[in-house]
Amino acid sequence: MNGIMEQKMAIEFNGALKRGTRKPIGPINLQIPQGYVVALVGPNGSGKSTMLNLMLQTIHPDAGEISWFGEKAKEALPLSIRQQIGYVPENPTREEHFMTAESAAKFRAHWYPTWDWERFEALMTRFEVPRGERLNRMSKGERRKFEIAAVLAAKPKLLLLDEPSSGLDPFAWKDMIDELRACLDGEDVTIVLSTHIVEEVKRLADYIVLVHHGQIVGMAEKDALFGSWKEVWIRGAQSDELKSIPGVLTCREDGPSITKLVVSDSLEFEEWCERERANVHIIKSRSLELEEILQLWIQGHQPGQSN
Ligand SMILES: Nc1ncnc2c1ncn2[C@@H]1O[C@H](COP(=O)(O)OP(=O)(O)OP(=O)(O)O)[C@@H](O)[C@H]1O
Repeated sequence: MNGIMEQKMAIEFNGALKRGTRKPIGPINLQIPQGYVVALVGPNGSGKSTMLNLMLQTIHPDAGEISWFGEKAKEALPLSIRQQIGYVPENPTREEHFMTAESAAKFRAHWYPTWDWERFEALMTRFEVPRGERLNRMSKGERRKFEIAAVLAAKPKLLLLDEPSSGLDPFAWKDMIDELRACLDGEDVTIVLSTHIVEEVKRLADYIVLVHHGQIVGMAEKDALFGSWKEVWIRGAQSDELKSIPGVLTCREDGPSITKLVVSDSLEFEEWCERERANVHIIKSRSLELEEILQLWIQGHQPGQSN
């Protein structure tokens, strides 16, 4: 996150806390830099949607503060800020259920001064959304496609997307990714999305925020996170002696005289073996999958550090 302190922030959480029925969400301290895509990831019920709702002020923090583009708002968001935010909720709101796609679009166009009809029509055609159909009669995927077309047509500065690909077929999913990427080109748009889809994180995110039990475990730059740890298989050493080597996170036997390790820096580990243990041989190594990385992160290992 080099240089993040000098960047302008789209959203800042300063100790924001929402008391829940079972457990609180927060206190959250988080800075979302303008112009980047930030993916909120974490297990079910960890607090991702609640954080998006706090960003939209559909729920208010019980403690702490949130600011938007450097402006604080204690209660309802001022219209000038709200008009810069586009939101696709996890479940569509009931207010527009009985409207057709066209009348709902007119309603939204009234709200957003930046609304772009040409863009809306092009997206509706690309996504093949039935324009004259009432929203509550659409399939889940058609409704989702309408929501995405409408949120992009509003040309917001900040896009909040709660599991945007839920219900989309693979073709529509690819279209959505292309459209989101296109809207990042040349426009100073910030996207915060909650997702369980690894491919979405890989293709879109600049930063990944891991949420667990209502807390932010950390925020990391995507490429740095994916490069943080490696799994290596070695021959010629005992698990006990390996555990004490700096940079070894986990190790377990994986067959006769073969040990499987997760290390923070595979090159450093290789050099250590050459220097200290001539009889230790690295057989193979691989990068970790996102879910394995998240598991280690949740367990308290810090990406990008020897631990
Ligand atoms: N308005 C609210 N006020 C307080 N607590 C809430 C509110 N809405 C949800 N919660 C609670 O917050 C917790 C986190 O829920 P949330 O929907 O934010 O999780 P999530 O990470 O988005 O989960 P999923 O991946 O399943 O969508 C849940 O225990 C839920 O009961």
